[in-house]
Amino acid sequence: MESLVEEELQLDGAQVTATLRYSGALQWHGTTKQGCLVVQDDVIGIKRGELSIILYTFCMSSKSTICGGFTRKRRRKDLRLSFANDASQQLWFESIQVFLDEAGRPRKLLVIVNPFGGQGAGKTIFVQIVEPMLQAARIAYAMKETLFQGHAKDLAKSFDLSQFDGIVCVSGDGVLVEILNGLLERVDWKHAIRKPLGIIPAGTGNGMAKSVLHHAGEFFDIASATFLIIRGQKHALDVATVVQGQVRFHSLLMLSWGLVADVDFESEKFRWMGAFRFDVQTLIRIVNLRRYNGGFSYLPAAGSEGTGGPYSSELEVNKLLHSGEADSERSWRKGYSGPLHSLPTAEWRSMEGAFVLVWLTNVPFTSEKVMPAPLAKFSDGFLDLIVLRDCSRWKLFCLLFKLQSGSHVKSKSIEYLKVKAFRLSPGGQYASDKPGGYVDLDGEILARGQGSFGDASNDPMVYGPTIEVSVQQGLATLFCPS
Ligand SMILES: Nc1ncnc2c1ncn2[C@@H]1O[C@H](COP(=O)(O)OP(=O)(O)OP(=O)(O)O)[C@@H](O)[C@H]1O
Repeated sequence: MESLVEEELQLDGAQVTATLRYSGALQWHGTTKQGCLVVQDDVIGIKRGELSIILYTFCMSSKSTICGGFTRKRRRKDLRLSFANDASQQLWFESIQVFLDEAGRPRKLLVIVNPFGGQGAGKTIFVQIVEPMLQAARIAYAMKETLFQGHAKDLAKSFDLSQFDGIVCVSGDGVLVEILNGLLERVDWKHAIRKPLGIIPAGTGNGMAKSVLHHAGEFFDIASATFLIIRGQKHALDVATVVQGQVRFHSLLMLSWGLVADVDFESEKFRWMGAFRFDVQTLIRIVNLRRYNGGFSYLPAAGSEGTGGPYSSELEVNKLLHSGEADSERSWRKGYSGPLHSLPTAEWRSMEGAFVLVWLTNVPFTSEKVMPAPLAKFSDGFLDLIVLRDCSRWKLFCLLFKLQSGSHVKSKSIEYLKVKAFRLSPGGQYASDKPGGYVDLDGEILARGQGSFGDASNDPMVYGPTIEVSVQQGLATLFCPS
């Protein structure tokens, strides 16, 4: 590969021959030092000094672990390149800067920090890790802390689009989903939704951050998540729209009914335990295993047509087909109302309960250590559906252990398929007069059966009547390499 610049210079005080190639690769070798990096992929930023430049690098390195394996993780290191004269310094600085400018990196970001997310460390994470990296990258930012529930949505609804190249949240998944809904409720939603979204994990549920870092082949930590945003590469992301009557939400992560939703909400009483609350509640739920009556129908992706049974309209109460025609009936005042494609009824399939778990996800991970949908893709236009009808308590216990690697989908007890659209009609507990469970959307209660934990009167949807989910391919954009 041809070199753009090649010169004898000093790197951290050692004499080396350094070469910057047209590809953006920077190599150096001398008697005591040698190494290489790729400017666009490994450099946070560059600063001019006196007859020198400082490269703020963040390169991948491998470190062995006590178990005999190794972890690949980026580490920060500042490299000082010193030159014999101003002309050389100028040439090197400008050549490296061109590669950074050409990478499409953001210039100004709106950063939304939830100070109460997860363990309440959002602000500290921003000040100690995110802010210094943005400054090193010379990216301007406006930081806003969320002051109340729903504040992130208000900010996304009202900010000046022309002022920012993207929105970053330092939070859990809840704030990211609020931002999505805020953008899609704007009159100018078509422009607003094109703003790339970045997520820096600072919550209890960090499924999107984990999915992005996993996709990019990066270690799951705050600095790596920040660097993906600085690098500015973009990837399209499907958006699901969930509708019941006049109520609608847009979703990026998941909808669940049965075991996962039960654990999510019934573990609230153990919130003081942190993330451990989910493990404790899961054990309680396995011992007192529930199955739910009800059913769902779905429009399968190619390859998933042989699953389930023929379409059953009896399953669906208060059905509202999410098509252009139905949309006009709903007369949404403004904002995005959901995908406008009409969905061919003949191809729909259905399954009827009882079910232990029905789980619909848009991305592979729903939290840092849970990968329900190993084949989920950000912008394939489909949602991944995971169904567990019944199995022994011991088998369920083993299956839950496999959720970390995604290998549960190989079990004969699990049905795993891709769907274009989905309609859920949740019912009460099987073989019992006990009430129904919960429907969970991105970590929030959408609907709960009468008599279940908490007050159903404030839930946005009603448990029982059909809840529709459809997906718009690649509507949103993530800061994430393709
Ligand atoms: N200042 C605030 N006061 C109260 N709630 C807030 C505040 N800021 C944000 N929230 C709410 O906190 C919720 C969770 O936020 P986030 O996703 O960042 O954290 P999380 O730790 O993953 O959530 P959780 O612990 O509830 O699972 C969101 O619904 C958001 O509206």
